[in-house]
Amino acid sequence: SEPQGELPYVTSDVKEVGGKSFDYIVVGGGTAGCPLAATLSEKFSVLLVERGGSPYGNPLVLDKRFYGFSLIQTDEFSSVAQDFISADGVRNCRGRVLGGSSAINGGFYSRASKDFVNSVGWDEELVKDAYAWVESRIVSTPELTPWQTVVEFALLEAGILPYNGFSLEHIEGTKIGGSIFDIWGTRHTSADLLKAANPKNIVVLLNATVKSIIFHSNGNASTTAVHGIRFIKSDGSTDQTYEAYLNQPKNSTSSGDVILSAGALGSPQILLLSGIGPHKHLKNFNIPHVLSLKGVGKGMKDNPCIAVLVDTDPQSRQPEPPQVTGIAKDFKYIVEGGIIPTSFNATRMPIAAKIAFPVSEGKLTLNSTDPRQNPSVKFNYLAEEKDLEDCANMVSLLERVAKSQSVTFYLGVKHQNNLMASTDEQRKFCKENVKTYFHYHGGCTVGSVVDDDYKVYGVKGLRVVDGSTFLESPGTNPMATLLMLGRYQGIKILRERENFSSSFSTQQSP
Ligand SMILES: Cc1cc2nc3c(=O)[nH]c(=O)nc-3n(C[C@H](O)[C@H](O)[C@H](O)COP(=O)(O)OP(=O)(O)OC[C@H]3O[C@@H](n4cnc5c(N)ncnc54)[C@H](O)[C@@H]3O)c2cc1C
Repeated sequence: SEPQGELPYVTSDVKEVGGKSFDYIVVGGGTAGCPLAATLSEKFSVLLVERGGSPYGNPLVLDKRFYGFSLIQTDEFSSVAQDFISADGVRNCRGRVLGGSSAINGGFYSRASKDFVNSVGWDEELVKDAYAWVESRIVSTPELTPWQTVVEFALLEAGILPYNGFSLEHIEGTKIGGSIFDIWGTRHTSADLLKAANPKNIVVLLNATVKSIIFHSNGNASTTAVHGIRFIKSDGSTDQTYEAYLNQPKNSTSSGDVILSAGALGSPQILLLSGIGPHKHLKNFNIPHVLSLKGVGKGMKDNPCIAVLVDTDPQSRQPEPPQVTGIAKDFKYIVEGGIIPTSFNATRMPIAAKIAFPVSEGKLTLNSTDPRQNPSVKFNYLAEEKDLEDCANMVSLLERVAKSQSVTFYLGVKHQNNLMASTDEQRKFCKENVKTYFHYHGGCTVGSVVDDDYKVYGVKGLRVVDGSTFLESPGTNPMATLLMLGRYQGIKILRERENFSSSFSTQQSP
């Protein structure tokens, strides 16, 4: 690991930040937001605004022994995980703490494939450097637990081959992935990446929820330009708002941005609350319309997940995040197993699989003008025939893993051969049991809401960098690529500004 520095200045005092100006304002101190803010602070002044509190000192976040507990100890406004139930009726959640969903997730770390990187048009060398920057700071090689070794054998027994040992790459077969839990069981969230920031250039504001974006009122009607953000205290009144602004450099037309990194639910929600989105929908909430961008809230996808419990009854085991994965059938299915708490004294052992490339998609709309409330989201799980067919096939694979000799022998349960016989049975099972794998994405997708540089179409000084921009969930699991994306986009912006200022000074010189 690289030597770790200190965390930069962190405050929850909204008055300290209110009225101040910064070169960049990053909204959401989550998986992508922290590496992005840290990188931008190398050259520019940055305000990072996070609605939740600090992960430090919180065992539910940091201690692997309590993995999964944050998902069962939730409340409406302050818990580190915020529950939401999609309009499909599936329970889900998102991070609400510095570190974002990297503070509540399984910590499994695996990069995107080369094909994915090429298809989205990223610079391969910069992607490699950005992954390495993240990995040297927060990623460890796990020591397999006995149960994870059993899952590994079960995946092989079910034919998910070849065996690839430990690898951070997204490769077909069975492998051990990286982890943001270190060998002592301490989680390293994206917040740890703030230790790489230039402390003189960054302010981290916690417990402040961004309500909307402020636009220049005197701008030319054909360009909407961003002036700053409006925010509230997360435990305060929605009427008591504070503002922070973007610096307007005097001798340059190149200036910074407000960058939304509030996640797949948060970023489209903030755009809608700011008047960017479908006109009719905004009218229902009396939100003054700024720009018609139909894609906001569209393309919401969640990878359908089917989980099979392999233990016959609840037990009281130590919770375990997944450390091994099976990447099967031409990358179509991802299979993992863990031990999850269902209450403070009971655990279950699911083997879970997801469809990697679902075609069904849904949308996100506002529920309320209170930015702390969840927006309403529907994913339309398995609505398309292709997804249902893929799900039925996935159930066959899952059953082979769950009923493998490795699993049944380890758990001491009787070997069962009663696999679901008919496709109809499997399809029914899918419809009745579909869950989330927590890899939901979309809402501000590239090509529809943001361009290839992650700039919001039609608005000057506004970008989105997080999971809302994805058309598909990258790699085995998305966290690695979101951490990478924060660093990657930060470097791209620094380079863009460098090129701009050097071309500006060349033009200026006699
Ligand atoms: C339970 C669970 C388990 C998972 N397991 C894994 C895994 O093992 N491996 C893996 O690769 N992926 C996993 N994932 C998925 C992965 O964690 C997420 O896809 C990823 O972290 C999302 O990153 P993000 O930057 O898009 O959003 P987030 O990390 O969620 O960051 C968004 C941040 O914005 C803040 N925010 C939102 N709205 C506002 C606002 N209005 N004002 C201020 N701040 C705001 C939030 O509090 C949050 O901190 C899991 C996810 C969950 C929920």
